[in-house]
Amino acid sequence: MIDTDPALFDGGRRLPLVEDFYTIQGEGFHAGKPAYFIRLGGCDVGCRWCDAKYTWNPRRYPPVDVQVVIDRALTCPARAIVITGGEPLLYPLDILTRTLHDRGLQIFLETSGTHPFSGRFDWVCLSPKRQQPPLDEAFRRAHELKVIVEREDDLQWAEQNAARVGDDCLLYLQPEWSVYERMMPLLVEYAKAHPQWNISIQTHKFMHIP
Ligand SMILES: C[S@@+](CC[C@H](N)C(=O)[O-])C[C@H]1O[C@@H](n2cnc3c(N)ncnc32)[C@H](O)[C@@H]1O
Ligand SMILES: Nc1nc2[nH]cc(C(=O)O)c2c(=O)[nH]1
Ligand code: SF4
Ligand SMILES: [Mg+2]
Repeated sequence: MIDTDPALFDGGRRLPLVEDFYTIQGEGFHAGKPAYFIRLGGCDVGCRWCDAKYTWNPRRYPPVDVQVVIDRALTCPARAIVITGGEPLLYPLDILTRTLHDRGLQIFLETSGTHPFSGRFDWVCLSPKRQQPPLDEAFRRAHELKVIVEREDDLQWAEQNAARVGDDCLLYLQPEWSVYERMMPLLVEYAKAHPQWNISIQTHKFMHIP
């Protein structure tokens, strides 16, 4: 269990920041868009292939004043902010997201959907995980469903999740990075046969950017 003691985060006035950086959104619908990333520490979902394992232990990332993070983001020319982690919904995100939104920025969320929502988002990317499936609320809130495919039977898992999102939610299959070469032909054939699905690849890894 992750310690999300409200006193520690003072209603979102402090957050366990791992890193913040300006890059290009590599994945999903907004791929290719310059965006300022805010990555929060702490996740208990435990994906074997997680490419952000260094974020899992929130004790490594003592809470920082949210205003410091906001001020840094506002010095950047980006028009979009991606809030990711770790699992960002572990924390109260109202102050962070509303302040940045009120300054005219688009706020995007990357989440496993395993915790209740807080905050105000212009775009929600839900990436469901078998071992800890999303809450109902996350399916309702998702603009984009991005299922990571590591093996062929993840396609069935993808369909189970697609059956739970709203009609307007975009559907993406994203190959797990270490099996990219092996999974890609299968994903391409699947999307061609089931054109409600789109392909997302982690383009930032090919661009060698964060
Ligand atoms: C590191 S997670 C952080 C946000 C949240 N915990 C989640 O899983 O959505 C960001 C995105 O990277 C994806 N991801 C993580 N490791 C990956 C890998 N090895 N290959 C492909 N996608 C990966 C996740 O599924 C998620 O969509
Ligand atoms: N460039 C870039 N795009 C991303 N899209 C989602 C990411 C994430 O880790 O949440 C990510 C990331 O880590 N880097
Ligand atoms: S839910 Fe996200 S951050 Fe957590 S282990 Fe899985 S991919 Fe990593
Ligand atoms: Mg990433």
